[in-house]
Amino acid sequence: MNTDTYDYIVVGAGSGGAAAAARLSESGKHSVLLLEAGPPDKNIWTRIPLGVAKVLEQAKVTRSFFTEPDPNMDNRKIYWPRGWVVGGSSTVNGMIWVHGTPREYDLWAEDGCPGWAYKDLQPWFKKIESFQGGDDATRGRKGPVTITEYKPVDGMPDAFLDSIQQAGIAPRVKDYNARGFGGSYLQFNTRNGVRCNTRMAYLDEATQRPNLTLLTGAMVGRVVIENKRAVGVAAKVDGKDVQFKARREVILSGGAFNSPQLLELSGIGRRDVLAAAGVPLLHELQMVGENLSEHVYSPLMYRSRAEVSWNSGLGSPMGQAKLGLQWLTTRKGPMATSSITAQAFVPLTPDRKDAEIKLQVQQLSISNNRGAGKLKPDTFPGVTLASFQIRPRSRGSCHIASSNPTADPILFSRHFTHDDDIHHCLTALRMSRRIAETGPMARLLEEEVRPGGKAASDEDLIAYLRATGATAWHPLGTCRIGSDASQSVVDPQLRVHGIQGLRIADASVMPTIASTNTNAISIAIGERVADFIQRGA
Ligand SMILES: Cc1cc2nc3c(=O)[nH]c(=O)nc-3n(C[C@H](O)[C@H](O)[C@H](O)COP(=O)(O)OP(=O)(O)OC[C@H]3O[C@@H](n4cnc5c(N)ncnc54)[C@H](O)[C@@H]3O)c2cc1C
Repeated sequence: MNTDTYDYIVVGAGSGGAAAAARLSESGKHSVLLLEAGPPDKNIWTRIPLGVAKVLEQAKVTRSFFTEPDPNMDNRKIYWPRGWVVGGSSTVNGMIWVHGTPREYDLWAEDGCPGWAYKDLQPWFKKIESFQGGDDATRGRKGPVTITEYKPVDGMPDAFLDSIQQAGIAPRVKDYNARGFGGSYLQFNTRNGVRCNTRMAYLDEATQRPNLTLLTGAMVGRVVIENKRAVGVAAKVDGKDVQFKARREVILSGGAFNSPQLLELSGIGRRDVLAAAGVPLLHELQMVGENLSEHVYSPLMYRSRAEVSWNSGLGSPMGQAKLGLQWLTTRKGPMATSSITAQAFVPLTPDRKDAEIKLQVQQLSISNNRGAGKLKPDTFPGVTLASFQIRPRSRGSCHIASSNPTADPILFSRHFTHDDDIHHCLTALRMSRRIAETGPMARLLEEEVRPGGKAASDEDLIAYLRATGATAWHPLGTCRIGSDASQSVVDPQLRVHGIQGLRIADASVMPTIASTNTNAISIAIGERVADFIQRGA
């Protein structure tokens, strides 16, 4: 095999890219090069599920992006970290496993994305997971990503789910993934108490194949395009400039910020953006870097009874040692979770059939609400009731400002520019308060400490949302799928409009947020790109 020419080149070994490269190499017939800018996944804290806090603090395997000051968020720059390591964001995420609400995918199909309705996606969710709960009709048993349902160690998850039901907000169900509605214990992508990221699920096995080459520390700077066909990529590997050629196709899986960035650096995108950045225009595509969507995560924090808060265990060296020992010997307990233990997908009002809000309980309280820096639990026993509106309508953007591939793209969040969004977030905060005051939750919670009871009016709560609303870690949509090239970046088979041999397979292609956490659907997109290619679609 010629070392610098491959059949397929996949850029980015994250959720989408790892799945795509593994499946493209499965038959053994084609050579595949997987280029990852970050290091190998060897950090102990990425293995331990609760190590996610340490991972985010250390920034050894993440890249820290910040938005421009957002006028609707008190001019704050919102922190949007991404995984920068083999496994990508699946190596640093909260491991919450969710398929998404069927209605959202059906809307994708109705809005110019044929083949992306829930009936088209559900077989892929089944194919990628291995879960021993739920029903055969909706859940997979033999896929590469192992899913584990949380087993409560105290009364908090039951109190949370029962109070949601008693408050008349949504039912308690066996499996929230069955139809993206109702509440149940959290499902994590963990295997034997260890994070099951896409490195473990796909690449450990796939990289044993002689036809798959994974190069880490390989930062791709642009796609090489000749006569509107992608023929390879230009990268820096260990500080040296290298070009790799693709006989068949290049697949970009750099994630929601870096895939549009790579298109623009390669001369594909908006005329005005490329002119300002000094990049010659090869192919005009209006929607590159537009349509950026993100949930606004908003927490209420409570002083709670000591037995349901993990603050003291995680906040002291002695407590950490105890929990660490429990994890080492049993692979169970708080360390085998990301500290969120139950969640529910609920409608805005009880008469509605579709979920519009996600509610979750985290058995920790931290004053730094998902900002950069140290994440230290409060010194008192505390828990967090967090929420986000699952279908935000506001849109931001992600564009290059220069031709330098190592510079961050410029990110505009533009939260709450659509009026519905702040009102839905407000409704979610009020729901969390109702849950806190209902039945079993009321018996476990003592006092709301953030924002606290003084924040009573809608104006107070809206001010709190603007002052503290944070990332849900789900930015996406910047290379959206669509049949009309003036309204999208890739077609429903994930081919970049107007360029041969170039596809995108990551969170950037979603036309709207998949109504939930976004890892499962990002992996499904990676699986699907390989399937489209193999079927000649
Ligand atoms: C902190 C955090 C917590 C989260 N929690 C959850 C959760 O609990 N549940 C859930 O479902 N979702 C969660 N998410 C979201 C989910 O993990 C992501 O949506 C998903 O992983 C995105 O997949 P992707 O393929 O688009 O990108 P990524 O997985 O981010 O992969 C992109 C990869 O491309 C590489 N790359 C980028 N540019 C280049 C380049 N130029 N050259 C070479 N390589 C490049 C990056 O290093 C990275 O490895 C979380 C995300 C984060 C960051």
